[in-house]
Amino acid sequence: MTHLYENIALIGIGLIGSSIARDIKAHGLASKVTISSRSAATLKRAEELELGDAYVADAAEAVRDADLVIVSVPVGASEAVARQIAGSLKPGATVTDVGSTKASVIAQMQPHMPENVHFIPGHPLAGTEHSGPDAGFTGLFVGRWCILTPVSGTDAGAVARLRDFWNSLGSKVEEMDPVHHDKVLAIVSHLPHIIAYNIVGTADDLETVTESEVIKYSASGFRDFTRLASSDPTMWRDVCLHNKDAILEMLARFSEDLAYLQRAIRWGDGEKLFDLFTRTRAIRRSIIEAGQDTAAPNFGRNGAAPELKAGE
Ligand SMILES: NC(=O)C1=CN([C@@H]2O[C@H](COP(=O)(O)OP(=O)(O)OC[C@H]3O[C@@H](n4cnc5c(N)ncnc54)[C@H](O)[C@@H]3O)[C@@H](O)[C@H]2O)C=CC1
Ligand SMILES: O=C(O)C(=O)Cc1ccc(O)cc1
Repeated sequence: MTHLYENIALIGIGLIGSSIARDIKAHGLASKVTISSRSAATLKRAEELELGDAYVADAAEAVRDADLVIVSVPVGASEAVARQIAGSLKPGATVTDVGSTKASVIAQMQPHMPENVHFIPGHPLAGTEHSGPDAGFTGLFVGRWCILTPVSGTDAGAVARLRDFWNSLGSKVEEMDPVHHDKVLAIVSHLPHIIAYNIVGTADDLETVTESEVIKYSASGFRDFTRLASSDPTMWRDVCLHNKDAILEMLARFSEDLAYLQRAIRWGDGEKLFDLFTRTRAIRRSIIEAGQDTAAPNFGRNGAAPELKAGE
C-alpha cells in the first residue's frame, strides 16, 4: 500500500506529536514512524506506549530516511532542531511543524533548510491544557482547523500533499500569511491564555481572600480560567516571547476596552454594559452554530459533541 509519506519522523513526542503518532497508527498512514525526543525518559515512554516503529535520541539520525518530518517542540526550540536536522534531511522531503506562532518559527528554521527540501510551517488549532506523550489521543484533530503558512515559492504539490495528510487526520486545512496568522492567534488563543494566567495569579496574590476560599468557592467561570492557566509553562513562555509584537498589539486594545468597561461600571452605565454583553453573547452563538465549539476538554476522546443548552 502506498502512503502520502512512506517514512515519517516525529521530532518531539508530547501532546501534539503523540496525538499525530496515534492517528498515523490508527489510520495506517505510513510504513514507518521514527520518533525522536531530546529527553530519554520521554523517548522511553513513547516506546512503552508503542507510538512508533523506531526510537532514536539523535534527531539527525531520525530524519535520515524520512519523507515527512514533523517538528512538535516548544516554539523557542525550533532553531536548535532545524540546526540539528538540516544536514541529514533526505532530498525531496517535507519538513513541517505544529508551533503556535509562525513568523518566528519561519525566521528560526527557514535559513537552515536545504534548497532540496520543502519547508511548510503548520499549526493545528487543537489541543488541551495537558502535555507529554501520555496526554495525546487519537482523534484530537478531527473537525479542527490546521493552518499552513508556506513561504512564497513553495512547491504547490508539496503543499497539496501536506494538506491531504492533515485531511486524513480529520482536519480542515487553510493557508494563511504567517504574520496574519500570528495576529489572529494572538487574539483567539494567546490572549485568552495570558488573561487566564493573570486572573489566577491575581486571585493567588489577594490578601483579603484566602487561597482556600478561592479553591472552595471557585465558580465555574474561575474554574474555566484555571484550566487554561494550568497549560504548560515552557510552551506558553515561548509563545509569549515569540509572538511578542502581535500579543502586545492585542493587549493594548484589550486594556483600552477594559478601561471602557471599568468606566461603565464606575459610572453605573447599565446601557453600555448591557450592549456589550449582548454583542458578545451573539459571538458565542455564532461559534456554536459554526460547529467550532469542539475545544472542550476530552472532546474527541469520548466522541461526544457539545450540546446546546436551553437559551444558547
Ligand atoms: N498544547 C497544545 O494544546 C498545542 C500546542 N501546539 C504547539 O505544539 C508544540 C508542541 O506542544 P505540545 O505537544 O503541547 O508540548 P509537550 O510539552 O507536550 O511536548 C513537547 C515535546 O518537545 C520536546 N522538547 C521540549 N523542549 C525541547 C527542546 N529544547 N529541544 C527539543 N525538544 C524539546 C519534549 O521532550 C516533548 O517531546 C508547541 O510548539 C506548541 O506551541 C499547537 C497546538 C496545540
Ligand atoms: O486547551 C485549549 O483550550 C487550547 O486552546 C489548546 C491550544 C493551545 C495552543 C494552540 O496553539 C492551539 C490550541
